[in-house]
Amino acid sequence: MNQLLSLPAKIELRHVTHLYVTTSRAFMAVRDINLRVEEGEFICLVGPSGCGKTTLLSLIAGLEKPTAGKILIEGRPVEGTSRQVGYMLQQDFLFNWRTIEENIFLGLDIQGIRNRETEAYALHLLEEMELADVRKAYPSQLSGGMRQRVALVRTLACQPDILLLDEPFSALDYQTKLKLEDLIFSALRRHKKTAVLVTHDLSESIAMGDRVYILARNPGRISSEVVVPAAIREALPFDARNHPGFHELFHQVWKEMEVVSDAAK
Ligand SMILES: Nc1ncnc2c1ncn2[C@@H]1O[C@H](COP(=O)(O)OP(=O)(O)OP(=O)(O)O)[C@@H](O)[C@H]1O
Repeated sequence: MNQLLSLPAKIELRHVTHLYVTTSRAFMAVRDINLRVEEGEFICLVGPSGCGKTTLLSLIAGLEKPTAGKILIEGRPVEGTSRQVGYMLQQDFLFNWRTIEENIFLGLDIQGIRNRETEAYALHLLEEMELADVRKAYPSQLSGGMRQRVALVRTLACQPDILLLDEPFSALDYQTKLKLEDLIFSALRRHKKTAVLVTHDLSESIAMGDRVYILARNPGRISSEVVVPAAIREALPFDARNHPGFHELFHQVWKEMEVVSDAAK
């Protein structure tokens, strides 16, 4: 038997269904989702608006409890939030009255892990993200791309194994977004993180992911999976876009998206 299959996955969703219940209605956001993400893998979720991408991240993060099914991290059921899972959003949520360094240390304070060692690690990450020069600056003095890098450092400083990324580049201009994709991709590989990225940008999903899941909606479900070939997967996202096989893959994902978008009309 394949040794990998006998080990618990880093993240596993088994027959996960989730309903949002309000006083007036119960809405099925996702139905019967099965997903396995191995340690160190980078997977992407794409699909039309409302297909349940963010819901899946909230469930993995332990912010929501699934109505049915199981979510396991390293074989253990998710019961609420944990430091093992970091969550990064489109908005950076930096406090404007605190310096960059203080914003990052605040993350350590909240997790109750601030000490000389974790502070030194956070400062090392700031250097890696080319932010050492601005550690005493305030968020308002930084560009959008720099602020997102700070948000990533704040998340990584708490040393999660798993990173959940919800459209972290979507508010940035195109050039900044491409640069940041490379920087974040390299950092996650270097630190051997497992990542799940939600994006509306199909080319980003192929350039960054090992696998791309296309979701359909009403209810949210996995429609198809596209495995990115090693040659594209191993290249930096910017270079991956120039790979000869990239466009074919893009068309494949595009067509799958058309199928799920048409079905939702
Ligand atoms: N807290 C909530 N209460 C009720 N319904 C919700 C709640 N959160 C999400 N939904 C509904 O669940 C469905 C899935 O939402 P979700 O945000 O997960 O989709 P998404 O694929 O991330 O969408 P988008 O691409 O627009 O961000 C949507 O129809 C949404 O309106």
